[in-house]
Amino acid sequence: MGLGPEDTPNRAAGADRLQPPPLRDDCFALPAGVDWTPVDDALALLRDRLHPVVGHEVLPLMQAQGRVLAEDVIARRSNPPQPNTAVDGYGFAHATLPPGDPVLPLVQGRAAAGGPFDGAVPPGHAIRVLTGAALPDGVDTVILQEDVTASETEIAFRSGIRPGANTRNAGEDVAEGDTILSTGRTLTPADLALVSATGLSDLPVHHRLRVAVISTGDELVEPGTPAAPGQIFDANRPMLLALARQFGFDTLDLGRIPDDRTALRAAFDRGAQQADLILTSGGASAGDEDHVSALLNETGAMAEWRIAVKPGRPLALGMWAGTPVFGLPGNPVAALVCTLIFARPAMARLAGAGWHRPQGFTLPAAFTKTKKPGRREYLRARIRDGRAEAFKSEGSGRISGLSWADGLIELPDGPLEITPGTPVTFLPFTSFL
Ligand SMILES: Nc1nc2c(c(=O)[nH]1)N[C@H]1C(S)=C(S)[C@@H](COP(=O)(O)OP(=O)(O)OC[C@H]3O[C@@H](n4cnc5c(N)ncnc54)[C@H](O)[C@@H]3O)O[C@H]1N2
Ligand code: MOO
Repeated sequence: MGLGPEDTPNRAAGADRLQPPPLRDDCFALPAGVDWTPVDDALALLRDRLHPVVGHEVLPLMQAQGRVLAEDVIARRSNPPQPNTAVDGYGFAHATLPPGDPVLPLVQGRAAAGGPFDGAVPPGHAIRVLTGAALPDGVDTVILQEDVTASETEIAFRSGIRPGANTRNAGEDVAEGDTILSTGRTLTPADLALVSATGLSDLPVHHRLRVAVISTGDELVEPGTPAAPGQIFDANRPMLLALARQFGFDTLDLGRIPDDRTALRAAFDRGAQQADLILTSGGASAGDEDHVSALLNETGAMAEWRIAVKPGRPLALGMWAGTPVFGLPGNPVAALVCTLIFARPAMARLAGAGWHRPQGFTLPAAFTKTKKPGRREYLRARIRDGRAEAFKSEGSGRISGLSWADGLIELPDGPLEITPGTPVTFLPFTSFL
């Protein structure tokens, strides 16, 4: 199967969308002879083989929160744009202070934020200034009003104020021409403040990545509908759709698909036409009803990754008509862990946000565990009293533990004997956002 630019499918979402680069048949293939792929190798493969697939547009900054920057942003104006006072008080030229405790005549008028003083303050004089006011000519230092005795015409204060006290220099925060934000940055509310303060009103951003979510399995029923014996409510789809939205992506809910290849094929076709990435859960391993892997195999572009990770061993990765498919394991705990650890950075890369690395930190463990060598493990965890607690069970179907947890403990690939106090790495769920 060739996936050159000429046969890359058109995205329905708009002609201005960038087309994905050519994809190789063996996109996700692991090196020959590899059996259990270490987590870091799997991540390196994803990082190397996936590229941004989303086009860009220019948005008013008010609408840009959560979007990924498509270009570096350069400050058009310095912040602050001119020297100004940091406090309410009185301004003067420090070099013109008389010896001893100064008594300075006040000039008429004042300088306020948005109401500058037009004239110049003569040497040895002071002027009333309010926080944020541009420093008038002849002023380089401000004394706090609480440190002053004032009449209508003069102020008196103790000697000893340092030159430049209580003032802010032009550009001391950001200078005009500085790169304030870099391509790939996901815009935060604070970024919008910075952008606005430095004179910009529009931002070049990527289109949102569109993530399609499918649950597979004959046993699944929709929440709110009757469940017969043997049936279970679909837990993964609500979770994965909500996660994708939390990551800042658009979602396409492709529903529950029974263990039926025709139905699954149709869902994949829709996902490939209307989304940039397809997340499925269930049917990822090689059982009789594991149609996700079977179908991806059929397209000739499937790699069944057996990753040295717990939970989440089977992860089916493939391309469907040019769109990456992450076939997540069905067990909800494995589905969530695989999404956070593997799909999250892959999605960030496709979305133009660069490679995403969760920032964890080290905490003393509050539990005991003997960890076997040969695989990385993720435990549902939370912080209590400065220590990392692990959920009482490692069962991959124990959804309550996901809800109990605030994050994951990441245990290294080698063996480890953990007792209370052993340092462990905690990855808060928020570090994946
Ligand atoms: N012989 C082997 N059997 C299994 C292996 C193995 O290596 N050899 N691995 C096990 C592990 S680990 C996992 S994880 C699962 C992954 O299998 P699948 O991805 O094919 O998932 P399913 O078999 O379809 O489902 C597994 C489990 O999860 C439940 N499930 C599925 N979807 C949902 C959903 N949307 N909401 C809630 N629960 C869901 C499903 O009912 C099953 O109980 O394979 C093991 N078996
Ligand atoms: O991926 Mo399975 O749920 O590891 O246990």
